Amino acid sequence: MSAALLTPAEMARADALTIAAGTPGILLMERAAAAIVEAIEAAFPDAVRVACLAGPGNNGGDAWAAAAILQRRGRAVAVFRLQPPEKLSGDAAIAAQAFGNEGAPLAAFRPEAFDLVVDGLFGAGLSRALEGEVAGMVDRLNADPVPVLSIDLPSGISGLTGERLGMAVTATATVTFFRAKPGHWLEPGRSHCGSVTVADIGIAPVVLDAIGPRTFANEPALWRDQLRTPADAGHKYDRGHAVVVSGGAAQTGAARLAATAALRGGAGLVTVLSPSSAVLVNATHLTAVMLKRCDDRATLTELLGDRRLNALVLGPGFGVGAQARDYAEAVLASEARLVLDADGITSFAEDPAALFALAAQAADRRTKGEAAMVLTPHAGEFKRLFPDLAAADAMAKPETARQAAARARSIVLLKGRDTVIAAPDGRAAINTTGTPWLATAGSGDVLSGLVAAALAQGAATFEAACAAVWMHGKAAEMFGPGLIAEDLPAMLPKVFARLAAG
Ligand SMILES: NC(=O)C1=CN([C@@H]2O[C@H](COP(=O)(O)OP(=O)(O)OC[C@H]3O[C@@H](n4cnc5c(N)ncnc54)[C@H](OP(=O)(O)O)[C@@H]3O)[C@@H](O)[C@H]2O)[C@H](O)CC1
Ligand SMILES: [K+]
Repeated sequence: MSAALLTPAEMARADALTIAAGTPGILLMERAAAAIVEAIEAAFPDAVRVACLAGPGNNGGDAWAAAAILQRRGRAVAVFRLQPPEKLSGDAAIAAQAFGNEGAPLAAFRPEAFDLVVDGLFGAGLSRALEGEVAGMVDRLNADPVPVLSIDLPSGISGLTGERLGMAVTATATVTFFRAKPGHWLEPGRSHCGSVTVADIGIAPVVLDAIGPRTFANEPALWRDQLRTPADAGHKYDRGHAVVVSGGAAQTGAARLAATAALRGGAGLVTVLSPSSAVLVNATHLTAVMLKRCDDRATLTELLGDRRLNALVLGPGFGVGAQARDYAEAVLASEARLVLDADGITSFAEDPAALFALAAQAADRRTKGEAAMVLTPHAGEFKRLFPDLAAADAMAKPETARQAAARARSIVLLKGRDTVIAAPDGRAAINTTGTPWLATAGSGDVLSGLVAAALAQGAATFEAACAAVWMHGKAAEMFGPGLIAEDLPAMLPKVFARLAAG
């Protein structure tokens, strides 16, 4: 479960369970400090003058403890603290006593006088926006080019939501302990962390059994075993048959982007279902992707009677209206799993509950009640189906997606700079790949195709969505700047090679 993310409250539980099992808290702090110093030795070997900023709690305690080690190793260390050591308590007080001098008030700190700043102001205990002298100091620190290493979290970033509380330190690197937190992967926290190191400080993974984390970093460990390569599968039918429904003659590109992605993503076969008005248009562009005429629900239902057609994308370029609702109902009444995107989502804006009821019926027919549908909304589409959840902006994004998934009895793939995938059973994964270049026309169509590819191969619905999101982002990373949607499917072979390399 190395991909598990712990909320600050869950992390405090991990601490408490470890301390209760016999590890003194001060030992955890000393190990945290040792990990901080190790990261400094590795990333900032030439930093001679080091400022350690110490807050009022144990985040500060980590900073005092790290300062003591750095000093013993010959670096010129100065501690600037929010409170004098005598005001500290617990492990932080012990760490401050061990430093040797009482440091200086934070107000005396001048970033320009140092080669490196260690940010130990606030971590998991941040409970409100930075204000007063601390806010002013963070402003000055961010305006100075001096590199910053943040302890646990950049001060000002919520470990739970990744939000900036007022303002936050922008770090060059962050060292956290035992497991990363959602705030390390959710924006804007992710952009404030710099490179994140997760240090082992002797907390036994067995504590996770008692904590039962439900939030994960979306890494291949979560789903790699659910993808099938030709080596595993005997012949193309073993990797399923994905179907994409095309829009009319002037809106066929989105479906073809999804279809090409589904084929590149590993579906054994892919078919575009096209209205008569667009058959010629589609026919001129398709080669390995097959083409069938489909003008009405009866035809769709008949085609899906062939259970080899086991995954279907509906929405990209399809058009908003009754036919989209009809088709969604037909797919959810079949054995195929549905990827509902774009116009398919918007078509249910007037009556989301109708869609959720269809999805629930489909899930009830599946083994273990597994979700039969993946919804792939961006924030705007999400708001159309879940207006109340979209309005609850204090809620962490994983929680928002989780509640939507439970309500829709579907996997909710909530797209954004930090895409979150959530399942009705409460699992949520925060994506770890991608570039800003993905914000380009057609990128979502490709993603829907990749989800269908994983579904076609038989992956469980949650894992299929996670795999698709990870590969979509990795393809963009590997392509680099200048990306357009058409470039993405062609990058999949390199993504598969990366996955095979482990
Ligand atoms: N296993 C581990 O992860 C370990 C983590 N360690 C470190 O401990 C911190 C968490 O320490 P904690 O004391 O719980 O909290 P902080 O140090 O982050 O915050 C200290 C107090 O600051 C006050 N506070 C919160 N927000 C603000 C603000 N905006 N302005 C001013 N003061 C603020 C708050 O106290 P209040 O009573 O004022 O609410 C906090 O309690 C963790 O991040 C790790 O770095 C262990 O040292 C090693 C093991
Ligand atoms: K910090």
